[in-house]
Amino acid sequence: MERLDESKFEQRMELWALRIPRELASAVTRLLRSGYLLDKPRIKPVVEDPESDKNRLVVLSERIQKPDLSGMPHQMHDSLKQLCNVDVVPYTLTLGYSYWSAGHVAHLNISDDLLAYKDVIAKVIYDKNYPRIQTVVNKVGTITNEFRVPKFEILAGKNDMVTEVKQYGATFRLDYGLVYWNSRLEHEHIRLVSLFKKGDVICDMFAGIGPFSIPAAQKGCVVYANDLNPDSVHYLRTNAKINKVEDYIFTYNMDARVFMRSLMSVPGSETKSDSQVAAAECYPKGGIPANEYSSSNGNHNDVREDGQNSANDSSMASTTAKKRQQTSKEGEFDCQDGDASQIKKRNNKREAQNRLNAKIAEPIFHRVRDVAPNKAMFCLSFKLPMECLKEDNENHIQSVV
Ligand SMILES: C[S@@+](CC[C@H](N)C(=O)[O-])C[C@H]1O[C@@H](n2cnc3c(N)ncnc32)[C@H](O)[C@@H]1O
Repeated sequence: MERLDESKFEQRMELWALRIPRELASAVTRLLRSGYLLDKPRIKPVVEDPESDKNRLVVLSERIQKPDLSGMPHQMHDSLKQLCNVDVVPYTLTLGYSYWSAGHVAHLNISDDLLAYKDVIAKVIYDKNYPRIQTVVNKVGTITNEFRVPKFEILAGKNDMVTEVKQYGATFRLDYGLVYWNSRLEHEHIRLVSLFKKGDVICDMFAGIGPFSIPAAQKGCVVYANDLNPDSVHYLRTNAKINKVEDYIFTYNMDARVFMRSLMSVPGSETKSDSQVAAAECYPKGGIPANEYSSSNGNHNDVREDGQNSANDSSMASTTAKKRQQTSKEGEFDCQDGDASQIKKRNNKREAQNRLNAKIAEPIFHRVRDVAPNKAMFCLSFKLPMECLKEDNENHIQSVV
């Protein structure tokens, strides 16, 4: 029988910590509490200093990326300097096998040879981890829907998949059975958000429940966040409220192509402080395509390509699914070895160039993670070339986004 390699679940986080006299620990944590202190379930942000028991290490949140604390508001930095001598040291946090779960839900992918024991496995996990784990689910089949939501069977505990998780100092509420969520993308969420600066305008076409958009808004970016899944958009809005960043996020429930076309047709559109502002108010007259609708739940900024008011409409889903089959699947590509990976990179860059009908300069290719033994997830970053914004290229842009 194959043995479980627990090290495969490990995730190392390279963080920064403040080395402070131990008697100042409460004052410093109070000061940093508004999002700059490490905030992870079951992980203490104040730890012993291996070098001296007179000191403590106060671990900072992932949003502090540099030892000069440049990601921290000036006022907070000044108050810190008044409290103590600011000594910033690197701190590695390893989250191991036992750490991973989404809130109270333990998500299993039981392989075929163990399916006969699934109820026993689930019961042991449930009994040993209750009350932290209250629902044990198993993924059934492969994901075929475009919302990227797996089907689950509940093996133990209550039939409740609504839960809360923490990432990047933000809280995310979600229904595991209705929306896409992958705790193991945390590193990628953090990596990308760390590249954003306050005041940047971020356009998140496939936002899900907001793991990029919410932290970006917390950083002071203005975010246009869209997803085709109405349940994801519901939780995106809920999470904007929970994290008090509604004023920085405009949410949309559209096909990404329509979303991009709408945004790009209104280059000077002004941001409003209310993310629930009607689309008609957000866009100057004539700027929004004729497909705008006002949904029954009052979320007027939901716009659909076909003018219907349900994003679950099957005709819409199948059209998009067909289009998507022509391109890569959510950035996941089969990859056998290093050479194959290089070829895939080149091919995918070429594919993006063909579809944009413009040359991509300075692409950055980055391997996000291995999704399965022969499947890796990549991220290709590039600046949108000016040529692709020209009118005769409009059709190409539509098919890329
Ligand atoms: C792999 S998930 C990523 C979500 C999020 N960025 C995250 O990291 O959790 C892809 C998301 O794209 C959405 N999606 C799929 N097709 C779409 C389309 N045509 N337009 C807009 N969103 C779409 C899905 O509903 C899903 O939430």
